[in-house]
Amino acid sequence: MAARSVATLLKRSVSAATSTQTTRCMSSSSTPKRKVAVLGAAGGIGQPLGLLMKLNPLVTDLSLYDIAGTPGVAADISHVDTGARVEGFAGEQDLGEALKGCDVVIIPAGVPRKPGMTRDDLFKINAGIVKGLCTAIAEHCPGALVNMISNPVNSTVPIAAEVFKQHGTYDPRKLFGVTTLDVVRARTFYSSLKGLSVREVNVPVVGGHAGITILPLFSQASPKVQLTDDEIEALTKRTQDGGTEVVQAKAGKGSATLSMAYAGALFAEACIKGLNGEENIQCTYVASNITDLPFFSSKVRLGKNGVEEVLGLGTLSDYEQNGLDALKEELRSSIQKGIDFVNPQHA
Ligand SMILES: NC(=O)c1ccc[n+]([C@@H]2O[C@H](COP(=O)([O-])OP(=O)(O)OC[C@H]3O[C@@H](n4cnc5c(N)ncnc54)[C@H](O)[C@@H]3O)[C@@H](O)[C@H]2O)c1
Ligand SMILES: O=C(O)C[C@H](O)C(=O)O
Repeated sequence: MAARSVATLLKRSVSAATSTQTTRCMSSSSTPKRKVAVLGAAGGIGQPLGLLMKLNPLVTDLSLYDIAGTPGVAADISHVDTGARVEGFAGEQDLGEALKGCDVVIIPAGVPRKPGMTRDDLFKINAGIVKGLCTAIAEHCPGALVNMISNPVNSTVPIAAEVFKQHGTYDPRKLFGVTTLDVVRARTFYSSLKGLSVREVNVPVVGGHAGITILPLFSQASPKVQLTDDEIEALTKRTQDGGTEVVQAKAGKGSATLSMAYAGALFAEACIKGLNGEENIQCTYVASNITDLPFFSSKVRLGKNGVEEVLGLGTLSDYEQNGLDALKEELRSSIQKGIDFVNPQHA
């Protein structure tokens, strides 16, 4: 899953940063043109994510959009000597221009948590932000792959789907909730507990992206190492509470930004690789029928059309099956909350 991409991203980023010539050659001859937009580009996630996208030689055009602050961020990132052409857009009147021709749109726009808040507490503000941005995507780049980072992801993805349905542009293969940070955390915690090389480690994480809806499947981790029940419990809990761990450590100054930018860059790269014909498998929150929930995160095969196949859950341990049973009610209600937000007449 993510293991090889991690090493590849870092290696490629370094070589891209030190060899403009090589990057330009790759962009113009061997790789297709790929335009990526970051919406919320001046924020805590948006800035490092914009930088990582600028370092990625698969990106030929980078569009940085925020309601404020983007000119400075765009000017700054544009001086990095890699191939991607950078444009900054600030203010709602520029949004259409920012989105035109995009292959991938990454959305980290919205408010982050403070200590004591749940992700669902962000719904009030972020639901409206996501609805507005997705309306613009439907109008200006309806064929783009949308990578939703804004929380609560369990609800913002259904919001996006409903907006696209209203505009007649909904293609479930092209809408993704980004849950890569959960996988990154599970890999980190598992490898460090067991003294494994993190580059060799993979752990699928399924369900959703909030509290108990985050369900890491350590029974399917590779390489397989014996875990006691207590270790499984501790690893699961730490993965589920990883976001809260960062929120508390930042003590009122927001939530995960740097690790999220890294995870977001990995997932965007996986999407672009898929579009370019390099199929790969990632865990992500998508329209799904592998459970009785309409959206669910699981392993997904990415390809030229976005989602090529939603893969099944495989064999679960009793502990994981209990976790799956326990998460469904919360996830179902978060999904419905998103649907009702766009269709209040049906609520
Ligand atoms: N999916 C995940 O795993 C994950 C991980 C970390 C954070 N998040 C979420 O990502 C979001 C952003 O977090 P952050 O730390 O970057 O917050 P931030 O406050 O630092 O940045 C958010 C940015 O969004 C911009 N913004 C607000 N409304 C906008 C609009 N209508 N159009 C464009 N831009 C707009 C703001 O101006 C700001 O620059 C939060 O909702 C957070 O909970 C998700
Ligand atoms: O925890 C948060 O509020 C941000 C994000 O969803 C995370 O998992 O770090």
